[in-house]
Amino acid sequence: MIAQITGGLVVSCQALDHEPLHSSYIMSKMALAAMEGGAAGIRANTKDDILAIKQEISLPVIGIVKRNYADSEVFITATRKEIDELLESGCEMIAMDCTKRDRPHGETLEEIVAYCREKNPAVELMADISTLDEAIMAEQLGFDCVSTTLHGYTTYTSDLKLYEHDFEFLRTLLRLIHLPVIAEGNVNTPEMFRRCLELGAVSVVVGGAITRPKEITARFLNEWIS
Ligand SMILES: CC(=O)N[C@H](C=O)[C@@H](O)[C@H](O)[C@H](O)COP(=O)(O)O
Repeated sequence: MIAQITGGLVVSCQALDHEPLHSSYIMSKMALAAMEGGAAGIRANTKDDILAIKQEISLPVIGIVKRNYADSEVFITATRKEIDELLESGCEMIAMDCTKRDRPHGETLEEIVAYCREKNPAVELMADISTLDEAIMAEQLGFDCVSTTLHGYTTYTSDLKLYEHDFEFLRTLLRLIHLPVIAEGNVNTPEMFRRCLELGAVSVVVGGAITRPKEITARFLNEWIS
C-alpha cells in the first residue's frame, strides 16, 4: 500500500456515532467522492465502514478501530480484538496507537504487532505516534511506516499542533526516522498538504477538512465571530 499512496493524498472518511454523518453508507460515498477527486487511498474506522467502502471503490484502505476502554487512554486499534475485526475487513494496512501508554487488559504493543504479523503478514502496519521517541519505538518494533496522527492528541503533546513552526515535528521525524513518514492531523488546507509533500512526507492523510462538514461550517463561522 505504501507504494500506492506515495506522493498522494489519503482521505480519512470517519464519522463516530455522535457525529451527524455516522453511517457506513455515507462513508462509502465519501470515499467514492474522494476517489473521483483523485485520492490515492482511504483511511477508515470500523470493519463495517471498511466493508462498505470496499464495495464502492478499489482504492487501498488504512483501517483502524476506535474504541474507548475504561482502563486505558489508548483508543486507536488498542487490542487484538480490534486487529481481528480489521483483518476481517480486507483493509490493506492497519494503523494502531504506537505510544508507550498502557493498553487495555495489560496487552502490550509488541504482542499485538506479533499477533497481527502472524495472522496476516501481507497486511502492512502503520504506527500512529505523537513523539519522536514513539517513532523510534515503531522502527524497533518493525512497523512499515509512521504517521503523525497522535501529535497533539496525547496528554504530553496536547499543547502542540503538527503545522506549527513550518511543520517542525514532521521535519524532525523526516531527518531522524528511516521508515516512511506520513503526515496526518490538522492538515487543513491544500497549501499545508503541498508543504508536507515538499518537506518529504511520503503521503498525507487529510480528514476533517474534507469529510467533516460540521467542522468546516464551524471554521467558516469562527472566522467571522473571532
Ligand atoms: C487523533 C485522532 O483521533 N485522529 C483520527 C485518526 O484516525 C481521526 O479522527 C482524524 O480525522 C485523522 O487523523 C485525520 O486528521 P484530521 O481530521 O485532523 O485531518
